[in-house]
Amino acid sequence: MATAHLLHPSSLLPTSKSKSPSPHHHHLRRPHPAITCTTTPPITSPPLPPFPPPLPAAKFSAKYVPFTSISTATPTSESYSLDEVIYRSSDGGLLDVHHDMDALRQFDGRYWRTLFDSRIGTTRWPYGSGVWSKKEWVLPEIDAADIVSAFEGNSNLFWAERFGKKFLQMNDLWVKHCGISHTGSFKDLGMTVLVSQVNRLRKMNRPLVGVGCASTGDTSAALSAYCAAAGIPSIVFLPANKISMAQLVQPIANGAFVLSIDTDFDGCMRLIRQITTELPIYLANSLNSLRLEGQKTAAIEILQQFDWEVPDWVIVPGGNLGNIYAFYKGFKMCQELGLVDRIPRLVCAQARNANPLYRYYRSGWKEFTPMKAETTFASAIQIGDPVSIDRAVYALQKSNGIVEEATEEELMDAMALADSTGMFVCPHTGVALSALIKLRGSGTIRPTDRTVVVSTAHGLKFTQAKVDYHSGRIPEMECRHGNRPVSVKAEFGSVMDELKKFLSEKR
Ligand SMILES: Cc1ncc(COP(=O)(O)O)c(C=O)c1O
Ligand SMILES: N[C@@H](CCOP(=O)(O)O)C(=O)O
Repeated sequence: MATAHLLHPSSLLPTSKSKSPSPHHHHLRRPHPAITCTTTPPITSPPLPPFPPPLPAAKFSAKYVPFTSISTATPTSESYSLDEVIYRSSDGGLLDVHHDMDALRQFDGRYWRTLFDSRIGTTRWPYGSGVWSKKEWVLPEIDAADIVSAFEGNSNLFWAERFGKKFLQMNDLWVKHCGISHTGSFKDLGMTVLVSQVNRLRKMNRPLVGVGCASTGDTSAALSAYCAAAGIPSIVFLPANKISMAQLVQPIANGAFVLSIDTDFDGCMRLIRQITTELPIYLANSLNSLRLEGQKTAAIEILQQFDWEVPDWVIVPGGNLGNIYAFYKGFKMCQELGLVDRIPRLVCAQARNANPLYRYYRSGWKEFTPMKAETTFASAIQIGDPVSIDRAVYALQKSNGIVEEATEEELMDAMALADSTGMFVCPHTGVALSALIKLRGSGTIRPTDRTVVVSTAHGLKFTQAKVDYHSGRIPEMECRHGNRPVSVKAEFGSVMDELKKFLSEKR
């Protein structure tokens, strides 16, 4: 087993660091201070004091512990090696990956910030990945050679200038485009970790014949791509006729064994949980806490993109509810290890047609009742019995968080408005944007609050929803921001007439 080894980053220290970034600095992927330092005249930028060298004995490790030992801060002797195939604690509860924080604390926050910053843009395996650039905090003990990565992460933090100013009187609104990635969703962040660990286990001759998941379309796409890259069989359970065509074709093209099952996502989830206890198929859903170790790096990345300044709010669409906890965990680790001094308030946004967390929140966290999720345009979060409900509640309580919901019309309108300002977001991001619109409306989020909306999938996976909206074909929906194409005869006069009409309306 390889000992995680830190490279000393002092040689890469920036000679200056912008401390008060205007939003413009973040609009496009800007050159990082660690890169720009070579062109900064030394005369204007006094060098920072040298770093202490890394402790020679630094060895980082992580293990599974019962999630309740984290959420109730109860010490436990129950723990498992990450090399075990296990998804549940002895009492049937969730597990969590627990890092040796004392080992990580041997280095201060400034050390970690500089180390992570120094890896941006590198081609050095595997640190060019936004996930593996934080390897010591993710899977510290895996050999670089076992990692299966598409250099995921490092996604754009987009300054939503026009959307913010035009519709919300906000100047500090950002969209973290986690969906602009290898398979078009944030699932890549978790899947690189999970499939890398499976790759390692198979090299250790563990009898794993493949990796399986239930999916609303994004987990299956990520799983099949990463497995195909590693030559590992993948098996995906999909609810028949409930995912988009673009999502369906992804595992098919990547050679997964695709089962289209006549049930909903929750039904598929129940089945894959049963199957993975019977057959040596490794479970790839976020019930498996390894996934969240990769997903949490998106939170660290947001801080990094703001030069380690903490935003006020982060809004995340929620379905199976692993991701909201992953964001919390990423922010919390940064606080605990001294990279930042606070964490943002989290908002989890659900579609009204699949809103078990919202109902639970509205009951004052008194009663959780799983529901049968109804059809929603935000089809990837059509989930009524989320496996990570306890994780989500914990994340929200610990971050002074809020849960919001969006109707079909609200989410589709919000998506269309965002698109009209140059984005091309998915309906789930529409749910998160609707939550933002409501929280701005109620004054909970103030005009000057720095707010990040997490965009979870690429809009191109959901073109049918957009086509239906813009052609005004959705029953009982006004589609008030629809933009219908105009059919016109192929002759000069007709084209001129249409253009004149259009231009006079513009005036
Ligand atoms: C595009 C998209 N957005 C949001 C979510 C919600 O994430 P989570 O299940 O971790 O709550 C999912 C999957 O569930 C998804 O595929
Ligand atoms: N939206 C997900 C649903 C399953 O979530 P997971 O994070 O538990 O895998 C999907 O795309 O399948």
